[in-house]
Amino acid sequence: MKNIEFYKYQGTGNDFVLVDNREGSFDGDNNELIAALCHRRFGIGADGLMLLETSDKNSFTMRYYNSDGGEATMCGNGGRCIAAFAVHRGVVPEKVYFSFDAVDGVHEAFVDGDMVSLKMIDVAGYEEKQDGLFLDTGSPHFIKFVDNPEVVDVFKEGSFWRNHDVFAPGGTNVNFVGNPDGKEVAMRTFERGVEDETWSCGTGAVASAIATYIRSGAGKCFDMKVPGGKLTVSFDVVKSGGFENVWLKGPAKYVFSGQIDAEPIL
Ligand SMILES: N[C@@H](CCC[C@H](N)C(=O)O)C(=O)O
Repeated sequence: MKNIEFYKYQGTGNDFVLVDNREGSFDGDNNELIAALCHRRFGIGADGLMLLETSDKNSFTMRYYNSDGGEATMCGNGGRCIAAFAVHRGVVPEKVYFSFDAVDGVHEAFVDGDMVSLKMIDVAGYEEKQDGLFLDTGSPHFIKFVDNPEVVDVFKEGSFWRNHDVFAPGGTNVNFVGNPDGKEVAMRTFERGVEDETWSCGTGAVASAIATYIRSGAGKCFDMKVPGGKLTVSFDVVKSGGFENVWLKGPAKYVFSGQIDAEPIL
């Protein structure tokens, strides 16, 4: 693989390598290469990699890979970053709602400068598990409520729950969520496929906001304070017990670009 342009983006500190693959020159089945490109010492370094590909019905298709190289379920921050990337590449216009395909269905997005709003899939409901809540917001998330997320050993506790039998065989992402302070909720996430704490997780922020509503009954719009910044999550509650019109909003920024000339090897 030679002369592949890549672009680095981050959304509240969740960072990604992006490749415009509308011509199909990047081999999306080369999981070893993707893991090597995401490696923070042998590669570019990122929590994940995304390919922007063509779509028959919508503006483009998002293919998402975790930093372990595996093609994964939905990434909310990745969805916001690829929406910004699509505007910067001239695939879609700024300040206009557009739709794109992702692994969990069609997403609507709106880009206004560095701020990107992304409509997430409807959330059918939730399960009470292990003294916490389990929700699927495009990716699976286990929510543990704690007094203060800042003092949690996220690597140790997160890997314990991520690999717990109760979430087998797929495993889960794990979020440590504090009590709401007005409209603001602090949270930290251990991500499956990165196998470490990340500085932000979009689908995790959505799951944590909905779980906070379920537990406290407070509000349907929350500012989620993550190590890399702030995300806003809003939603409607439907009679069936589910959640619709779910929006995730926050900054998504271009960092740098370069060219992949050699294949890094792990
Ligand atoms: N960082 C993401 C979540 C990416 C998927 C996750 N690691 C999984 O495999 O479930 C986000 O912003 O939502």
